[in-house]
Amino acid sequence: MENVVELKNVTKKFNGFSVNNIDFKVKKGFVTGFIGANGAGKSTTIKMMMNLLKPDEGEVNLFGLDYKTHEKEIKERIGFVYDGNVFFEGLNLKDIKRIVAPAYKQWDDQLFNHYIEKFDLPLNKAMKKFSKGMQMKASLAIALSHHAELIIMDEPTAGLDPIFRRELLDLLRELMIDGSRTIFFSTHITTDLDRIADYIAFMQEGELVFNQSTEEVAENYAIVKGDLELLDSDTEKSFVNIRRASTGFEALTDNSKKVNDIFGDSVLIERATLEDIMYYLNGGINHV
Ligand SMILES: Nc1ncnc2c1ncn2[C@@H]1O[C@H](COP(=O)(O)OP(=O)(O)OP(=O)(O)O)[C@@H](O)[C@H]1O
Repeated sequence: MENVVELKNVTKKFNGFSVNNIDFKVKKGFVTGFIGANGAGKSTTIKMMMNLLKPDEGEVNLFGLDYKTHEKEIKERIGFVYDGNVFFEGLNLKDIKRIVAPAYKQWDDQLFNHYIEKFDLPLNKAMKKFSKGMQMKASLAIALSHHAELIIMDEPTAGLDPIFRRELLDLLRELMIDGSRTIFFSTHITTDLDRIADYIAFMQEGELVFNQSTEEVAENYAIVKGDLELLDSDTEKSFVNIRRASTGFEALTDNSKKVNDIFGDSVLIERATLEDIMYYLNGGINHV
């Protein structure tokens, strides 16, 4: 399967925080959702994908090309959507188009007008007067108007109302139909991913915990509930985190099949949501 993004052993160190040794591939033709707690390193990783930040070590390749020799070509093929207004605030969409369009060989005026109409965006109103949803739409319209093959978005649905969020997800799904596009986006709203993601990449404290298809995540991860006496130093190894209470234990496993083999019917095995996985893996647990 072709990869549009490849990070090889990428490390970036800040004072007090680092993104460590990330090996990571984004598959062409799919939607990958990027999750992780606040400060996990998602934006830092996205910035390295966009060459807005240089890694201290490792390699970043997009479309099999590196930024050192192919920056312009890579940027032509990416649409980057931020959570916020990245454009000069006093400008309107007409001005912005005038500035942005010449930068892209593949800029398509007709497509731009199509999205402006579809998103119901005013061309003559200053962007600073746009609502957050309108800003997101404008940013997306620009990204789409140069026929970007890869759309990278940093928290595109943050701060959007539920209706617009769903419309945006529907639109992203529509964009995926022809199979040539790839979408990579970070989010804290894990239910958005249930609607749209094919792959989930999960980052925690600067490390990539997994990058799996949604089917694999559903197959591997589970919440397990049972009596405390079932736990001993051996059986506990089946779990990534255990929460004990006087009434029994609740634990997360990343190997649901193994738990089934070991415990059989003596435990209750339930589907783990992405929120469950994030919660347990972030150690937000009170061991009782
Ligand atoms: N330029 C920088 N200099 C120093 N520290 C930085 C810099 N950029 C980010 N950090 C730190 O790196 C850590 C990870 O930040 P990052 O924005 O990548 O996380 P995130 O997963 O995107 O978080 P959120 O979900 O809250 O947006 C944070 O502790 C942040 O303070």
